[in-house]
Amino acid sequence: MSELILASQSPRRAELLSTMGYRFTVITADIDESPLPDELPEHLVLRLASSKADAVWQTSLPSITTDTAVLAADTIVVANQTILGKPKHFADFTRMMRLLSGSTHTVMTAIACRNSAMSEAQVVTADVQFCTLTERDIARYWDTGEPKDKAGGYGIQARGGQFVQQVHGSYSAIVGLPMVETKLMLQKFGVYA
Ligand SMILES: Cc1cn([C@H]2C[C@H](O)[C@@H](COP(=O)(O)OP(=O)(O)OP(=O)(O)O)O2)c(=O)[nH]c1=O
Repeated sequence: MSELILASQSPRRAELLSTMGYRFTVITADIDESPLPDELPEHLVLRLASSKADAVWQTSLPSITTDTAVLAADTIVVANQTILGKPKHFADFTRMMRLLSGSTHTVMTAIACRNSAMSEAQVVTADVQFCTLTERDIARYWDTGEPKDKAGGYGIQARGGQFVQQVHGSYSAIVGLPMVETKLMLQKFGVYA
């Protein structure tokens, strides 16, 4: 059975992977997450997840065993063809919430895995319908501190859940790591819970 490294600083990803029963070590990847000019959302999210897996693979090389696998992921929110990452400040967050309010957006999470022999990446999506938000809802939510480290500025698994009317697709992909697809991908790399 192969060893697993999770290339992520996200506490949600570590929690989901632990919940699934995997044992792993965490090594954080620090990469530039800015989109390329005119980059399509699906391309961006796949590229970022793969870059995180590659970066940690490279930095871990000296200590890595031949059957080690590195898993990484990236999550973005796409509203009206606009890609939303993490809000940089309150004005940025307000812009995001106004885009999401009263409409349906898509959350895309890419997972990427690599070992010494191969690499693979895949996108998993979910459509999320938001209720209409008031300016007060937006301001109060920002004050909780929750939006800052989350794509699209909300966490469905926490207070942000109160804005979500409906979900079509993978719930765990919204939280940051699609469980079904992650299990299947890790199997291909010889990693089992
Ligand atoms: C939409 C949404 C996103 N998120 C989180 C998942 C991700 O942690 C984060 C998106 O940022 P990412 O850049 O994908 O990940 P990260 O910086 O947190 O961690 P790393 O790059 O080291 O793996 O948003 C939620 O927790 N709940 C939600 O409902």
